[in-house]
Amino acid sequence: MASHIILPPDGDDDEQQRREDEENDGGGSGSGGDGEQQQQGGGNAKAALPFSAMCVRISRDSYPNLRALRNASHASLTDAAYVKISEGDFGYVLDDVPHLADYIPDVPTYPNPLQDHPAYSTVKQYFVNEDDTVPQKVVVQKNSRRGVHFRRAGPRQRVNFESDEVKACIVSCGGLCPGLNTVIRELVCGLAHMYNVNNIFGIQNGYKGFYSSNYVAITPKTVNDIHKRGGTVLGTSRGGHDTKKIVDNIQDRGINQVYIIGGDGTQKGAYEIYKEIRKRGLKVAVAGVPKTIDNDIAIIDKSFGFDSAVEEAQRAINSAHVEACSAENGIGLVKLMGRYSGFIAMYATLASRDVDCCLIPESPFYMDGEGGLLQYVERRLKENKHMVIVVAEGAGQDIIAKSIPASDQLDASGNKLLLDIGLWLTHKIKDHFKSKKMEMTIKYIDPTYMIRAIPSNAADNVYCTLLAHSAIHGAMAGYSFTVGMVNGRHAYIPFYRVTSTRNKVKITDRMWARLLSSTNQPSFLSQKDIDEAREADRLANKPPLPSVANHNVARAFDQSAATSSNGEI
Ligand SMILES: Nc1ncnc2c1ncn2[C@@H]1O[C@H](COP(=O)(O)OP(=O)(O)O)[C@@H](O)[C@H]1O
Ligand SMILES: O=P(O)(O)OC[C@H]1O[C@](O)(COP(=O)(O)O)[C@@H](O)[C@@H]1O
Ligand SMILES: [Mg+2]
Repeated sequence: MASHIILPPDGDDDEQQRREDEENDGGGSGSGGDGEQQQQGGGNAKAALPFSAMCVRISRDSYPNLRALRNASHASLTDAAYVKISEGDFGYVLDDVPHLADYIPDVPTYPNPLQDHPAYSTVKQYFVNEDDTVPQKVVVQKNSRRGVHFRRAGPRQRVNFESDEVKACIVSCGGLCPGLNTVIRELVCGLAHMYNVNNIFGIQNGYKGFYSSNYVAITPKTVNDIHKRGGTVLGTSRGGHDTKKIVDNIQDRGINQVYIIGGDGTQKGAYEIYKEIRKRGLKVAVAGVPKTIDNDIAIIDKSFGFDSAVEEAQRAINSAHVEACSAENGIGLVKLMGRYSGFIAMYATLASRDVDCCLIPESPFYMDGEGGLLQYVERRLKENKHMVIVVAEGAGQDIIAKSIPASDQLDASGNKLLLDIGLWLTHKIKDHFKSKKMEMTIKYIDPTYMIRAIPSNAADNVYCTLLAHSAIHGAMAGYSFTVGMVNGRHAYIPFYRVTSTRNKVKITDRMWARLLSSTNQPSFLSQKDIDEAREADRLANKPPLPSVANHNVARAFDQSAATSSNGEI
């Protein structure tokens, strides 16, 4: 994807500096405590200013670099005037999200109705400082540069929508995940109770519902107890993303806030919708709430529902353990979700302590010969008389493909359909012991849909609530983004950052080492595998930056790319 850096047009240097000076005089920056209330310089006051003023403050020192960046990226203006990167002091880089004022020059601003809200108005420092940002990397050294930052989520002093002007819609797409209903509930209740918005519609059955079903009016009353149920009351689906038809419907129905709950595919779709909305110059904010049971969305710490799913997976692992322990040479094999990322399997294994071997897509393994899986299973049974194996659904696809011709079938969203690794392993292990004439029994448990069809647990419910609220605050303030927790703080992340890479378990990091040491399984890795994994980690974390000669910005991204994967401790 080509990218463009939004910068002040040529000749605006003096104007930029004048605004910087004004902001500094007004005390609009430099406070930054949690929940800091900022009386001056709210972002939406800026929204009424010309396009150039929407850029964050840029120090004089770094400005020449930004000019170079602009010139370098002019060649690729077509696909996005959507990437907004700006620099500050000491290697600070803001990877900002787009705002309505980027393409609607005179978009009006209004005082945030929360300031008159009986619950919130008493909260000291409720509004976030417009300059607050969240660092992508929190582990630093004495001489580190400040690195890449994202705009902090939260309520702004001024908003870009009046309450009775808002017509919001909510859609959920992709596979199920615990907490979907909680997010829907809190979006509806948050809009109604915090911002007095009463025009809220549900889109049924995913993206295709924008153009193939009626929109359903939803109110706090109709969603009151949905958080106690699994699934999504709106329905969901794969496929059916027709950008033009979707935006035609948004436009025709006068929708101006679109809340999109879904995984990596869904966020790609949200980005396409945003780009089309912007091309048409519509006053519509697009807020993505990342949903992924696989925890495969980049940048964010953890997806909602993940903890609930890991907790539920314990029940399957416990059953596998009971079955294994109760038989002579018993093996319990549990398959868990994880198409490309083995987080559920890894965390469920670490939590359980009963698992002897965990197989994930990121870590190659082999069956036969010295150091292979079958040899390990044999040894473990001889030592312990029972064994529990957890396998992520995406693991070992390359080895199955060698014995079963891969079908290359895709689901409606274009995701590759996987071969059943659990069933395949069951047969392989059985055959192996049969050939060795060794008595054993294997019980294969596939709780795939059971771990994602449950309601979210208490911690996930709170997380879902905060995500929904952050999404609402951002949309009301005119931003378009994917919301997420980054190093424990809520942030607005550009769509391009969450869709350009996938979060994966880093087998070269400490968490995977902890797992190996807890299960005592062999790593199955050759030096070549390790080298390839290191290189893949390096490349996967590199965002598709504009091919620019801006050394400072490139260094900041490189430095953040060296950050550990999400949830890494
Ligand atoms: N590259 C893409 N561009 C636009 N829409 C997409 C893209 N990939 C997936 N989608 C749409 O997003 C929705 C959900 O995608 P899917 O991959 O099934 O689930 P998830 O969002 O959970 O990853 C589907 O409606 C699909 O058509
Ligand atoms: O049978 P379905 O509905 O396609 O779901 C299976 C897939 O859903 C997932 O749980 C999550 O996928 P998404 O996050 O892309 O929806 C995968 O782990 C799994 O392969
Ligand atoms: Mg997905």
